[in-house]
Amino acid sequence: MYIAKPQTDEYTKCVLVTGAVGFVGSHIAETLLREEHVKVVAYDIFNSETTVSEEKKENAAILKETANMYASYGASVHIVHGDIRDKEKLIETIKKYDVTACVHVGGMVDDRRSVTHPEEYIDVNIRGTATLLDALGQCGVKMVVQASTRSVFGQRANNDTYLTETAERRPINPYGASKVGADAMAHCYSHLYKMNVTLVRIFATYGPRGRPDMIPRILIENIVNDKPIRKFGEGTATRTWIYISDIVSAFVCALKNPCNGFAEFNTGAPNSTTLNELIACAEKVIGKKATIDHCPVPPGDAHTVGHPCYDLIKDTLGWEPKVGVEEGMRRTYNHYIQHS
Ligand SMILES: O=C(O)[C@H]1O[C@H](OP(=O)(O)OP(=O)(O)OC[C@H]2O[C@@H](n3ccc(=O)[nH]c3=O)[C@H](O)[C@@H]2O)[C@H](O)[C@@H](O)[C@H]1O
Repeated sequence: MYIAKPQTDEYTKCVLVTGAVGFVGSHIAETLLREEHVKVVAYDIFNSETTVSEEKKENAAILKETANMYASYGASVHIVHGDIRDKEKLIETIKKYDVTACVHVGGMVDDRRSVTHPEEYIDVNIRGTATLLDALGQCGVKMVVQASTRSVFGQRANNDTYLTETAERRPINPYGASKVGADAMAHCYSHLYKMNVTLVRIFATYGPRGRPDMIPRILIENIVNDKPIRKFGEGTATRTWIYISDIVSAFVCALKNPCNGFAEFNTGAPNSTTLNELIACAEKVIGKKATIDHCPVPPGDAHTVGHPCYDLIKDTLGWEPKVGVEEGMRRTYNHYIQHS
């Protein structure tokens, strides 16, 4: 059961962020520097298959600039090139910087790609997570917030289903299955080392610096540049898109409110959006029609995914999403225009 301890900065003196130059990780690290003024150790492998390595370098530069801007308040960043499967490097890093907490968002992503590369997902997401948590535990770190995903639930026949934290896990691709394993490791190591480990489960997030394989970014870049959109299926697949700043606030809130032992929270938007609705939304925000290339649905792609029930995080930490899809797509488009 979740019992929040009082808000504390005891654990947030030095936060190790895994995947810190990826999409979600870079936003969390940037917010920790800008708003919490802490020391961030940005740990990342830098050469993931599912993002552009140039963009990772740019994200690292953003973290350095932000740390410089808030240095007088105590913010600092140390960029470390490292793999979460490398226990020696992890232990060396944790000791060197005197890490007090970890936000673990690093790992392999992309549901569809995982179907053709299952071994990478199992190795990084399950073995890597176990290696990281074991290293943290051995070094006496007591506070971890770890990313989970709606992909652990797979899909549901009825889109009206509300998925609570205890909903049945029915992954439909190796990515989702590997994250069920990573979630289980979180519980296991919270028990073994008496660490406070909170899972924050993300239901499809998007925003500036978003991943190139995900549809919100594809829509914006391809419509602007007159490139066709590969639309999988009829466009009736649903997602509850949640804007990145809402996800970041869930992670920061969980970090500042340590659980006693293990906790997990579903986070997400209240309304689901079909692929056709998201395409229409992008067209409205950009003011231009998309060119559609109709494609079959790839294996492992979820259709109706239900809704997250986020009552638990709302009731215990007071977290709620604030940014609707149209506003979020507008902000993402504006950022793209300003930076391209
Ligand atoms: O929440 C997560 O944990 C996961 O979110 C994301 O998965 P999904 O929710 O499936 O988002 P996304 O890929 O944008 O596809 C959305 C819709 O667009 C359709 N889609 C997608 C791409 C494309 O080129 N064409 C297309 O029609 C597609 O058919 C689908 O209907 C991450 O990929 C995953 O790594 C993980 O982070």
